[in-house]
Amino acid sequence: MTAIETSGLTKEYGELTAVDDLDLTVEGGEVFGFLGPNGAGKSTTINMLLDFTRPTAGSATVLGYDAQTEADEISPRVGVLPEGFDVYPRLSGRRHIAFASKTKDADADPDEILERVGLSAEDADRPAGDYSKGMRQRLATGMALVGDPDLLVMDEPSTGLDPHGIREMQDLVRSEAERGTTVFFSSHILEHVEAVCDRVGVLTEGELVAVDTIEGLREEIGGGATVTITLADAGTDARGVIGDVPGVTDVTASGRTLECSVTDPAAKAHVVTELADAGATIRDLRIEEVSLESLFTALTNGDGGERPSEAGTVDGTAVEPDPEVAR
Ligand SMILES: Nc1ncnc2c1ncn2[C@@H]1O[C@H](COP(=O)(O)OP(=O)(O)OP(=O)(O)O)[C@@H](O)[C@H]1O
Repeated sequence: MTAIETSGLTKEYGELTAVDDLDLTVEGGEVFGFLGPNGAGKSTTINMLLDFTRPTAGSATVLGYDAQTEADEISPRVGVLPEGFDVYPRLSGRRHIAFASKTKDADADPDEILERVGLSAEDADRPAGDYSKGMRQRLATGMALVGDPDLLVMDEPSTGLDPHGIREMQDLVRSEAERGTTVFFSSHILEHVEAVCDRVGVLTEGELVAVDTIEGLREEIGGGATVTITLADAGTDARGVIGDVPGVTDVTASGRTLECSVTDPAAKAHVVTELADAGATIRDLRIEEVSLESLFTALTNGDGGERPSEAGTVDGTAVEPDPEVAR
């Protein structure tokens, strides 16, 4: 079943188009990374999917229900980890889960859920104000999991976590996905998304610029690798030998060192065999894949900056905050 489907989904705030004609499909059971720099429109999209704000144009379905007219069917089936959620410092972990369970009218077993998110019985009794940032995020995820949602929406779940906390969050996402939950994971940090997601959609300035697997995206932008080869001697006409290998776009030679850019993964082995056939002896070989960071920069035109906030202006025009959303 399709978990999320949007068609021409658009949200305008005055002159600013926060989400622009978004067509997106997330299949049931997949972990989908929703990636984009700050201000790209990720939270606005999530707000429209959850009917926290209404689109200016277009439509969306979540778990087969219309996001606007059937929101009451959607909310019990979706768990949300909102961006910037913080705990109630004096309430224990267990009380948080019990509270979420009451709010959702679910019959959750707090201890089972806390164990699922990696919080011990001892942690469960402690005030959440004493938790580390990572533990708070796990508790918030536990609250989102109350009622066994079919879809888990996580808005920037790794913000503020240290590398250990990030790994824990990724493990948690993986284990929920193994249980069959669809996960919609929004982030502005490519690495966090790449480690857990089956596919990613890249949003920039409200527009979806790519949807693919990370590998697929790499290939799409011609993201290859740089192969650096050190030869035993400088005698071989290496440029002549490998310059015409399909997938090799550039070769530079400096003494015994050759550097070639390849766009096709098969070209790497081809370069080595061509050199060997020409009688060259290879002393060393280094392959540097195109970095994911440069991939992201290429897709978002290097736009890591934020667009004007609700209090700001766009091209000199005041942008009115949306009264529907308490931000
Ligand atoms: N209620 C609002 N009123 C006016 N403008 C808004 C409102 N909500 C969002 N915007 C603007 O819409 C654009 C998209 O914002 P959004 O919060 O959806 O981006 P985001 O990708 O979630 O960013 P971040 O990663 O920083 O959370 C931004 O320019 C933002 O300032």
